[in-house]
Amino acid sequence: MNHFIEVCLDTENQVWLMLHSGSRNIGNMLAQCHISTAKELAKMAGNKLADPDLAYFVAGTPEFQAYWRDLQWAQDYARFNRNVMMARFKHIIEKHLAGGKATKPLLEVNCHHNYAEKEVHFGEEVYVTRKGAVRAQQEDYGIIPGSMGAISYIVKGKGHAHSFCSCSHGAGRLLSRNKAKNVYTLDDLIEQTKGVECRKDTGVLDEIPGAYKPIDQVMENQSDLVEIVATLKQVVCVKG
Ligand SMILES: Nc1nc2c(ncn2[C@@H]2O[C@H](COP(=O)(O)O)[C@@H](O)[C@H]2O)c(=O)[nH]1
Ligand SMILES: [Mn+2]
Repeated sequence: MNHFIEVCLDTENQVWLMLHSGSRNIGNMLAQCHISTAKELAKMAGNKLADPDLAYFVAGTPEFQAYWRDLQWAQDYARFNRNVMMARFKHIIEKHLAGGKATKPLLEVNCHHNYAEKEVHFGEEVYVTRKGAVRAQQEDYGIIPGSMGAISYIVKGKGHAHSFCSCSHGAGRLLSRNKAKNVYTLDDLIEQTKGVECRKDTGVLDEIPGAYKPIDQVMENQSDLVEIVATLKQVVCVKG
């Protein structure tokens, strides 16, 4: 899991506080419990699945309802966590950069990623799972981070029907964690994070910017899904 907080500047030198975090594994643990139940159910029903990992629940059954309830709980927990972390982060920034005075954000964006939601698409109520994606309905604000050395974007959704009103939740990996550690050196990490106050040791070599796809290309490829509202560059990045 990759969690981070950043102090960023936009192209007008306005300060943005960004954080990326989810349910901190509890959502995953709950999912594993429900996946085991789905596998057992498939076995008991004698369902021949192409792969055991394709085990599923049928909407409306008690098992589905229990899964859905836990999923919603994990999402609420993740949002609450982000709110708490952001409040503390803001307080620290106010203390050190604003002479202790409370500041008022011009824009607040808090979006889920890796989650599921019940929505209407093409006239039908459906369950949409966004894995590595965020919602980009018209007027939805979203955050698309690049890497610990690249630009990140604040976006507004265009409500593109054929993407089920979604966009990417980041640049995405170009290299696996292991590959990145084999390909790059500590000197590369220092070079690629020049100007960013962040960890510069082999413990974060798998997070080197070169391990991620070029964010500008990713944004160009999804220009029909979102419009760019702000372009951010981090000055501080703390990995959790
Ligand atoms: N601004 C930063 N962006 C980062 C950092 N580490 C990763 N990323 C980008 O975020 C997405 C989402 O991360 P994930 O771990 O949930 O997949 C990822 O695809 C990268 O593009 C960072 O330290 N700062
Ligand atoms: Mn994530």
